[in-house]
Amino acid sequence: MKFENHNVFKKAQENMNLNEAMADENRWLRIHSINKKFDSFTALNDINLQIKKGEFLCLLGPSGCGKTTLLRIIAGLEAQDSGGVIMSGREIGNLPPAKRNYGIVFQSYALFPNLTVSANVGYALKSNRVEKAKRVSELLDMVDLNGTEHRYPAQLSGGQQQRVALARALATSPSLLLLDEPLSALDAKVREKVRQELRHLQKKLGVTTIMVTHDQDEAMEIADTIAVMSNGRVEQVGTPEQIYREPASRFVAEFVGSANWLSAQLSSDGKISLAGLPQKVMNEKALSSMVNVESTTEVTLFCRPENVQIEAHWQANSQAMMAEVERVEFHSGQRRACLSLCANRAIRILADVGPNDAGYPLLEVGRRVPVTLPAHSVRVFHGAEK
Ligand SMILES: Nc1ncnc2c1ncn2[C@@H]1O[C@H](COP(=O)(O)OP(=O)(O)OP(=O)(O)O)[C@@H](O)[C@H]1O
Repeated sequence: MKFENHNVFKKAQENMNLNEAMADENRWLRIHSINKKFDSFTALNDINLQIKKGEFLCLLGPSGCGKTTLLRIIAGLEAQDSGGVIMSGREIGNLPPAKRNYGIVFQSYALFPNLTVSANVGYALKSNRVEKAKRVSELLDMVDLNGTEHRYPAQLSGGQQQRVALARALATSPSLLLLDEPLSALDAKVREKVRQELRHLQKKLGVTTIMVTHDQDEAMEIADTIAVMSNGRVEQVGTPEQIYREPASRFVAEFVGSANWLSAQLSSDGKISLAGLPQKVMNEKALSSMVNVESTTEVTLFCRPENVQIEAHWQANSQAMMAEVERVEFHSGQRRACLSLCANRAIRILADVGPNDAGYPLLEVGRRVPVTLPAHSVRVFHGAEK
């Protein structure tokens, strides 16, 4: 009996250790309650984030929202007023930069112009000459820059210089890679290529990465997780798909992708109508806090153009609304139609329709078509459309 108890205890302990280890992996880097003011201006307001080991996190937001300040605080290049940074269970928020074990890449590359590519990449390596040369060659191989060892930064293209900066940041095999708008100085084509290479390399090395960007497409393509920031706060943390499909606030919905914003009414009994036509929404729970039992409330419906459905046929018992096609444009293999609701011509809806969708052949200017806003893709926000 005693022996059995011992085994049960041991098993429970093992499970507990496993759970703890998993919890630790899930919050390998913890940013807790970071606040930062520049004089009386609040640049960061109570920032809390958890980053998994090996995760690629993008800090996304408009200019001035505090992304770079947060990255610099994590790097120890700026001091927070309060709060801290815990890496793998250890508080590093007050350590000098050199003790924090990260590599960093800046927008401006920040290469030493008077040093060769090799010397730039090997700059932080403390090993002997032979080992250093071996490691530099390995790193240049990794970023596909073999053969450029003896060149100077000015003799390289922007994309190549940024790859040198990346190799230099990874030279000491840091646990954390910090990237401050590393691609924004590159032209569109090179940028896309380097973006894919960066993503590939990050996954291959499994290095936990935080990248600052104001480019939503870039964040969507490259990140495992996006933290959307606005005015020194984190508005939402989620996968690219969550951020896109289930924006937590109007700010997030507007910042990421294009959308329809439609003025609608919420009646005192909790029903939504658009131009008098009943609608269903995905975030129904939010309705209870918006209902005014004494009168109708103005609300705004949000729906992405690719979720708007053009039906092939009108069905009397459906939720479809009749709309007239006002304009059709051809866009990345799809048709983008601007539709005006027959029940209220001032309400216009954008619909992106692919060639395999039933409504595709119906999209001719002047034609009337049945349109549905599927409940699973419509979110309601408080207040009238601006
Ligand atoms: N050293 C400083 N002294 C005073 N104000 C600062 C300082 N550094 C940043 N700020 C201010 O803090 C705010 C946040 O700046 P930050 O550089 O973090 O924004 P950002 O989101 O990275 O913007 P961008 O994308 O334009 O770089 C800005 O309003 C900026 O002017």
